[in-house]
Amino acid sequence: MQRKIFVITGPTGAGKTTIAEYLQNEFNLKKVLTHTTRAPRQGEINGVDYYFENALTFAQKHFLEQVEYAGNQYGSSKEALALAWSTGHDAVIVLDTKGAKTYAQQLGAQAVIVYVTVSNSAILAQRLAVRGDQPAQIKQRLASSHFQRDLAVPELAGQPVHVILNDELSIAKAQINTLMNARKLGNI
Ligand SMILES: Nc1nc2c(ncn2[C@@H]2O[C@H](COP(=O)(O)OP(=O)(O)O)[C@@H](O)[C@H]2O)c(=O)[nH]1
Ligand SMILES: Nc1ncnc2c1ncn2[C@@H]1O[C@H](COP(=O)(O)OP(=O)(O)O)[C@@H](O)[C@H]1O
Repeated sequence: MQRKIFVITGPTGAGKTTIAEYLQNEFNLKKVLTHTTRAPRQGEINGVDYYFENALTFAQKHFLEQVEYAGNQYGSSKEALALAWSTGHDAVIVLDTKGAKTYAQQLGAQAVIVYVTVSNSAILAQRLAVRGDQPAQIKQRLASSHFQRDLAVPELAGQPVHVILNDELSIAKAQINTLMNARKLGNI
């Protein structure tokens, strides 16, 4: 069976990282770490959550795509993707919707696009606060055009987007289980 990469996208705070961790822990998907110049949050570890870079080291990578988000650089490198593929397992990556579109264009059906969302975007600010994000950063992030863009399901030419509603984590996980069952049966 051809290996797939599950691209987890959606607005900030929707639960993309949480869903990606579930896919890693329950379905043994290998995470493709991306690179960022943003400072690590409390508890984040270099080489586990991201490759944390400075402007100089960031410029030295070979990116499949890169974006600026809330004043920081983010990019997914060809090196990190190759590392995940080399394990022989399906891979998972967390991207904004622009990055998800690029992956869909570049990898076609090999990229499974999963859009994580909530029914009321007011929940997102609360989640970011609970996560420990600074109030000024939350304000800046939610005011950004990136955030507005990521609130909408990305439109992909001819490719499905699997929408996961993450109001309740147990229900979101059940939706992921259904998706992975379809994957196991070779239906995606
Ligand atoms: N296009 C793209 N987006 C990325 C990359 N790495 C992370 N992102 C996205 O950048 C946004 C900001 O990430 P982060 O600062 O970790 O905050 P988050 O929104 O809470 O996950 C999120 O939508 C991430 O999914 C990347 O390499 N490329
Ligand atoms: N269904 C949920 N209900 C309540 N809190 C959640 C839910 N899913 C995730 N969270 C929490 O919300 C915060 C944001 O989740 P996270 O996975 O970091 O989102 P993202 O990667 O999309 O920014 C985290 O503290 C996470 O533990």
